[in-house]
Amino acid sequence: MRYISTRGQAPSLGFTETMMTGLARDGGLYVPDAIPTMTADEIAALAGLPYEEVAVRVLTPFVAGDFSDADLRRLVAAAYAGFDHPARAPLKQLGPNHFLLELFHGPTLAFKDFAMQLIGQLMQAALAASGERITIVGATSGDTGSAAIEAFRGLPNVDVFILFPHGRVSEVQRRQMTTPAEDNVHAVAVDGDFDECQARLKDMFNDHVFRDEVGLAGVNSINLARVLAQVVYYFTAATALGAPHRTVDCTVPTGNFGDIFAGYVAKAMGLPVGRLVVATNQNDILHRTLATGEQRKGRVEPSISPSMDIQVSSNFERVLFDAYGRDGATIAAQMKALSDEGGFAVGQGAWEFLKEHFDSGRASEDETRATIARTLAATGELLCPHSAVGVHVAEAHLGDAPMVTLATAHPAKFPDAVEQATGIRPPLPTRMADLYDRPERMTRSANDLAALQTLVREKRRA
Ligand SMILES: Cc1ncc(COP(=O)(O)O)c(C=O)c1O
Ligand SMILES: N[C@@H](CCOP(=O)(O)O)C(=O)O
Repeated sequence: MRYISTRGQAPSLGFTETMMTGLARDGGLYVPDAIPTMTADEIAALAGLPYEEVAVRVLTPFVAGDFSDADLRRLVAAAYAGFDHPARAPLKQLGPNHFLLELFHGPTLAFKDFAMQLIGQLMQAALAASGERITIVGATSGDTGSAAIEAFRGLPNVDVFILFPHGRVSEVQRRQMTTPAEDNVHAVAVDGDFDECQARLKDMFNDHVFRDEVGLAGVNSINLARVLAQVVYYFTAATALGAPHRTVDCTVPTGNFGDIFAGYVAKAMGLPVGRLVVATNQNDILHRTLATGEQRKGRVEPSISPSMDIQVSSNFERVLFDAYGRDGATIAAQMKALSDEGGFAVGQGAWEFLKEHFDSGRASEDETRATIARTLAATGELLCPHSAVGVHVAEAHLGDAPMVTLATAHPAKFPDAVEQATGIRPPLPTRMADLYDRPERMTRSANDLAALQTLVREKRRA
């Protein structure tokens, strides 16, 4: 299996190189040169298997040649051993044809743990083999950062810097990033929004001198391995509901388009996914793009679902690449227009392609709060605001096929919003009960590439 860049000008790489490289050297994102497929029989055989076994079977074609079956099994087992739920990703029924896929039973209470715990294992194995050390820089709107810190804290050959938008993540999210005491962990509060944090991260990757000097590595969804690990739970959910003999629809609360892109990969692998529904909060650039065929950036408006306060949706580039028949030059031009002119028109053929696979909707702040309250009353399920955006949009898209809505975070990560909607302040799990008492440690930085690069150079352990 080879991986190629969406902008067509970077070398093709194997799996481990792709994982350790992060952003392609032409500024693009790596994708598989061809998505492997599974037969209906192979998919049917997944039903009822433990999550770890499904992960091994779904991921093997992507990693084969780089990780032996025995190694992959060992690393997958280690990745999910710390999850609180035996099913890892349990399904709950919300209505006659509507199911919630709970993805918040990992160590940091968000879906990010599914991929981050696994790439933590895979990257450590790769580093042990190569003897290298790396500097991870990540950008977060709240959840990627804590998941990355949890996966890499205390490692002697890895330094971790997480850029988060100052004042724009929940207090629990911030404390998850600022309270780990290990000296390889650095939480950096940037004066800017998530888009600016992600842009500075990409700037660092595009500065090849800096990138090589510090051994820069990425654990955002820039890193394709992150997204591939997220493909697995689409298979566990769909086969539990009757796939491959039955089609399922999926609604995904969306910001950076990584989680829904994983659903698109699952579908391309042969999983019978009907509609993939993009659910956005008031930062609805993806909903507008799908509705109008034009992508135009607006201002990032803070919301009660802060992890989705994103206007520059990195992984959209990956699906556009397919929508344009894998024409890297066109993608490079579109991404330049997004950056220089604030937007671009999607060509008619590409727009048709997108509409063939994706539906979309948005939830206002009031609709999100109302959905949290209504779902609690009707089902007893307490949703986080991101999951509530998903449920609101899914309810408008229910059809004949079972609908799976992804519940992406635990309500206790957003206690203020949940309490405002329901009067209930969800408690943190006991293992995190002292989070508010732990001392915090963070560095404040301007939204400035040079300042951030200096900080990384000075604080990383050479
Ligand atoms: C809780 C939560 N829900 C939804 C999303 C959106 O996911 P994606 O950025 O993969 O679209 C995020 C951020 O990634 C998140 O942290
Ligand atoms: N919502 C994310 C934003 C970063 O997304 P990623 O999937 O590219 O890591 C977050 O919580 O940080």
